Amino acid sequence: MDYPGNLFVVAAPSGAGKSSLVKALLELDSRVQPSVSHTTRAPRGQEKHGREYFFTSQQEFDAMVAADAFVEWAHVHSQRYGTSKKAIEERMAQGADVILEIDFQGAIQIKNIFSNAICIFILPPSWEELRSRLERRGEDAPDVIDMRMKNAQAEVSHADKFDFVIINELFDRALFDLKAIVHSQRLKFSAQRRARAETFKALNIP
Ligand SMILES: Nc1ncnc2c1ncn2[C@@H]1O[C@H](COP(=O)(O)OP(=O)(O)OP(=O)(O)O)[C@@H](O)[C@H]1O
Ligand SMILES: Nc1nc2c(ncn2[C@@H]2O[C@H](COP(=O)(O)O)[C@@H](O)[C@H]2O)c(=O)[nH]1
Repeated sequence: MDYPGNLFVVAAPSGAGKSSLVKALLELDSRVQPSVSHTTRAPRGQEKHGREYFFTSQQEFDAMVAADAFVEWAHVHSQRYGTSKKAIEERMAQGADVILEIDFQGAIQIKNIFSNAICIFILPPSWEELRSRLERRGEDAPDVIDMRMKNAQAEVSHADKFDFVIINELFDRALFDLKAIVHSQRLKFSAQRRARAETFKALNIP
């Protein structure tokens, strides 16, 4: 599938800081739009339906799977999460750059469908810091934090499948790296699209 907009995928173990980095990027770069996923998990803290997620019952999620409404979905931390086709395709067709914050399983599915997707993995500087970020965030019960820490071990083993890896130790440094990746890849793909359009025209390819 080829759209005029770009697709960026950010994955990371829970607590590594991907939501914080993506939120900061969105404030700096109005050409990037977030995709809102569906999840079967309950809202936490101040989360709002339609803003952080579409909070969906198991039955609604099943119905969306049956209707082939997801571009990708996966079981993550004992819940289901998915990116709907609606969340990304219309916006990319209009030329927007769309950013997905999803887990590594979803990122691999996206790369198989959109080979031009730019996949970025965020790593924490250490396991101790990852746990302390989850604890300081204060949104998850201790057993949920333990499960997320355990799952993180398997998740980081997939970092080498990604186009870019960012270490989120100092937040501003990691944000600088994320911005640089988005800008450089956008320039690369727009130059490629221009060259292709010019060549198609020169060769009279419809
Ligand atoms: N570089 C950093 N240094 C210190 N704290 C950070 C840094 N980056 C993010 N944090 C903090 O770590 C916590 C986890 O960050 P965040 O919620 O962005 O993680 P996440 O990867 O999106 O997690 P999840 O997948 O569970 O949503 C937050 O409290 C955030 O403020
Ligand atoms: N495969 C997908 N993974 C997703 C999607 N939306 C979020 N996620 C990932 O789930 C975990 C947990 O998120 P949390 O908000 O409960 O902390 C995290 O790794 C997210 O990136 C999705 O649409 N598809």
